[in-house]
Amino acid sequence: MQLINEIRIPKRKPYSHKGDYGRILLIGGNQNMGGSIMIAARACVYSGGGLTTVATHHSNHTALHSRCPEAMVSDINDIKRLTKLIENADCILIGPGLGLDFQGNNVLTLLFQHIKEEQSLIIDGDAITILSKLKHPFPKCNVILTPHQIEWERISGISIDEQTPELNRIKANEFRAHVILKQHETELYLKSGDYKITVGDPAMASGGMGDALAGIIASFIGQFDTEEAIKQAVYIHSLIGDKLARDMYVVPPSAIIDQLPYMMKELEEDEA
Ligand SMILES: NC(=O)C1=CN([C@@H]2O[C@H](COP(=O)(O)OP(=O)(O)OC[C@H]3O[C@@H](n4cnc5c(N)ncnc54)[C@H](O)[C@@H]3O)[C@@H](O)[C@H]2O)[C@@H](O)CC1
Ligand SMILES: Nc1ncnc2c1ncn2[C@@H]1O[C@H](COP(=O)(O)OP(=O)(O)O)[C@@H](O)[C@H]1O
Ligand SMILES: [Mg+2]
Repeated sequence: MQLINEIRIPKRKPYSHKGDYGRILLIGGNQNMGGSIMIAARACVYSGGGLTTVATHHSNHTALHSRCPEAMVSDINDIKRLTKLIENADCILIGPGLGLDFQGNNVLTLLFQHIKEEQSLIIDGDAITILSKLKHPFPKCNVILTPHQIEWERISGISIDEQTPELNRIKANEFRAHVILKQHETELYLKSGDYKITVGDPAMASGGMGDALAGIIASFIGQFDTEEAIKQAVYIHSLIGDKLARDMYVVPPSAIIDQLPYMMKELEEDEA
């Protein structure tokens, strides 16, 4: 397992525009868990995503506009519009607060029918749990799975105490996906190899922390090369968590999100 113990963020080129930094679609947030997709949306915007659109239950639209006016909103049940959004996105995140009911299943199936080979798809939260039951084969695109250990147990069939690097690697290859196995010292099973981080603090163990990470990964994939993007996102998310945990007993996901632009500036490379 290679350690990731530093990352750099590329300096932006002067003659660039928001389209250069990714058209990102976030799908999730049923009527009970709208907060999760709002956390992902703020994380996406505050980590530099170019254009962020959120497909979520209509009951979340007003709250999302007030919490994250930078994100555009669509009704998760407006199939026609959602299909268009799926076709036009560079990177799609599905899962945070999606719910496990027919709505979640229908949206996941629609997404799998329309996503194209050149697009990137991050599968998180309830979308992982639904897939564990549906046993749908993954679409032929750039798939990134972001399970915590229980979600990984569900979809891989490997119980938590058996989740060794060897067995995890076999499963990641079988899925032909990048796998981010979230825990204390998160592990990354990428196409180029196996990595882990040694930053991160138990003060991060609170609901919404993974939703925030999913939003950062989506925005970074919209901006940078996939494997670098994943390493940078996982590392910066926990680096900020570590830093804030020096003064905070618990680090709310929103506190991490607010620090993203500053930490990215601190880690910015010199040359443009
Ligand atoms: N504000 C919101 O709307 C939130 C919505 N959430 C959504 O809730 C849905 C279910 O996700 P959950 O992860 O809560 O529930 P899961 O049904 O996946 O189960 C996770 C539960 O298992 C327990 N557990 C035991 N060992 C664990 C380990 N090693 N790692 C993680 N959990 C472990 C925890 O108590 C946790 O509540 C997801 O779609 C998620 O995005 C959560 O992110 C929490 C915040
Ligand atoms: N003890 C810990 N030390 C460091 N990071 C942790 C710890 N516990 C949880 N985390 C981090 O918090 C996040 C939890 O993800 P997840 O369970 O999906 O959260 P949620 O679904 O509630 O948003 C992961 O990024 C994980 O690495
Ligand atoms: Mg989660």
